[in-house]
Amino acid sequence: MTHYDLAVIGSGSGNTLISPEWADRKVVLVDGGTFGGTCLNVGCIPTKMYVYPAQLAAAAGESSRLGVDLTLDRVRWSDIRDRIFTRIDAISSGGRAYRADELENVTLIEEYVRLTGETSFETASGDLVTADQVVIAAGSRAVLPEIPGISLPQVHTSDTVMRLQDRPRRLLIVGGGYIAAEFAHVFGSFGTDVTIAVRSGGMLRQLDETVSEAFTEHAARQWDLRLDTDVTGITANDDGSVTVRLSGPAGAVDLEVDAVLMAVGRTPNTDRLGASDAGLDLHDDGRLAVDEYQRVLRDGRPVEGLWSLGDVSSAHQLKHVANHEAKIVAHNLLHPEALRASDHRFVPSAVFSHPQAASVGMTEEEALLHAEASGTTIVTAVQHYGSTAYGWAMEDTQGFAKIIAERSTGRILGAHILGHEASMIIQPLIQAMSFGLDARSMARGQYWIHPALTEVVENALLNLALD
Ligand SMILES: Cc1cc2nc3c(=O)[nH]c(=O)nc-3n(C[C@H](O)[C@H](O)[C@H](O)COP(=O)(O)OP(=O)(O)OC[C@H]3O[C@@H](n4cnc5c(N)ncnc54)[C@H](O)[C@@H]3O)c2cc1C
Ligand SMILES: NC(=O)c1ccc[n+]([C@@H]2O[C@H](COP(=O)([O-])OP(=O)(O)OC[C@H]3O[C@@H](n4cnc5c(N)ncnc54)[C@H](O)[C@@H]3O)[C@@H](O)[C@H]2O)c1
Repeated sequence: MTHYDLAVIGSGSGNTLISPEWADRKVVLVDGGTFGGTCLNVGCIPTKMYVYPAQLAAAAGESSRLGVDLTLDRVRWSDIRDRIFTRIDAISSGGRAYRADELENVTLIEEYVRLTGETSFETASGDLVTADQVVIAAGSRAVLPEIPGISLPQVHTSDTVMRLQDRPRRLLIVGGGYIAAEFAHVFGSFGTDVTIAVRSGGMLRQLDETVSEAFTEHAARQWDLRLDTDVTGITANDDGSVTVRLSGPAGAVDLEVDAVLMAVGRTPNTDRLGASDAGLDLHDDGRLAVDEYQRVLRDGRPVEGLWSLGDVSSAHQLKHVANHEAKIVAHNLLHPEALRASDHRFVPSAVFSHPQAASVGMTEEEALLHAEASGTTIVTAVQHYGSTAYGWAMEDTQGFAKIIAERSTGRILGAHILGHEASMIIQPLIQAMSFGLDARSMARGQYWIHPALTEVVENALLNLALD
């Protein structure tokens, strides 16, 4: 048995906790997977490194209506893949070497572990570790539904699809969320025939309904979108392809593809950690229950010396949320007398698809419930990119910004943008909501650069029918 001052389980966002303040204490960092976790190795970073070249490839199909005839000669999949992972793998191995070899006070255990108590765990090879303080930052993993054929090598998750030897000619994506939308854009723009099977009646259904409906329409124009459709089985064919049995509005249909990407959500890694056996409180979706200081709960009360952050305990499976929670835990570990609370009031997110979707705050549906509960009235404005000068320049026909505010105070409750660079255009609204700037002050109290695309936000704010 070895005892440490601090043990961190998970080298994703957990890795950032080992700051110089711990230099004179014994620390252990544990990770059974690839050093650096999801975002770096198989998540945000490589996906966006694919999305950018996908945007370039897509431009060829879109520019002729502006009078610029581009042709796409070729997409060199293996060159793109190798460029991305040469860069990423070096960052992962450099980070690993720093923790494993360069810091005398830090031990790196490269094994999966299971909790044996509140602040103790056992490694896969049987070593027992105890610590004064333990941080669980064990993330989440892709869900694989129990379907016949799910273990075939042609069936992928986001963990493996980016490293394929060759770009598939035909790809079925199962799911209608973030990962489905982003990979449909990547593979579709590169020339793959993309089919998407969505169990429900639309894509990105967790977003505001106006955005979800518009995105679903754009998706149906770009890809072979099958709504209200389940996958019931996958069988291998002699030529290396697979036949997928789909069950949808037209009954059972067989689809032949070269690869399948399962994108049906991610589950927190609490089961593999044995969190329930250790008596820790879990939400219905399997994530650890924590209080506002990121302390793990047992029977509703914080466990002394046990903390958690990121996907394993967060309602938001987003890297910027994991990073925020890591900063809170980093402070609280060192300042038990002055704990800081995490702030989940205005968590934004963006889907880097085609078009992009970005969102912060309440959907219209949530705002209506809020209005009913608080006795207030809400107002909504939808401003199309095509109504601004920059939108004319782009000949844009799809983009819009939707803003929801409280009528009497102008308090911005939610903002939802679909279209070119939505992930950037939304940032001033995130800032306004975070710092309590009301819609009227935000619209009138500053210059808006003309004719930048941000005028779509300015005009949406001005069009809110406030008191
Ligand atoms: C394809 C994809 C694209 C994404 N794109 C974005 C994006 O654009 N923007 C965004 O904000 N978010 C994005 N995300 C989500 C983001 O990647 C995650 O929210 C974030 O990485 C979670 O960080 P974490 O530190 O909680 O967990 P992780 O980074 O997953 O780290 C957890 C680590 O714990 C290790 N581990 C797990 N169990 C054990 C155990 N029992 N013992 C030892 N080690 C263990 C794992 O091996 C892993 O390395 C994306 C996710 C995916 C899959
Ligand atoms: N840009 C980003 O920030 C980004 C990008 C990718 C992933 N992520 C994070 O990763 C998480 C996981 O992404 P995701 O796309 O896998 O999940 P998701 O929750 O966004 O979407 C899952 C989809 O699968 C469907 N589904 C669920 N179970 C199913 C089943 N058994 N059969 C068929 N369909 C089923 C759901 O209805 C939904 O359409 C996201 O929630 C997000 O937090 C973020």
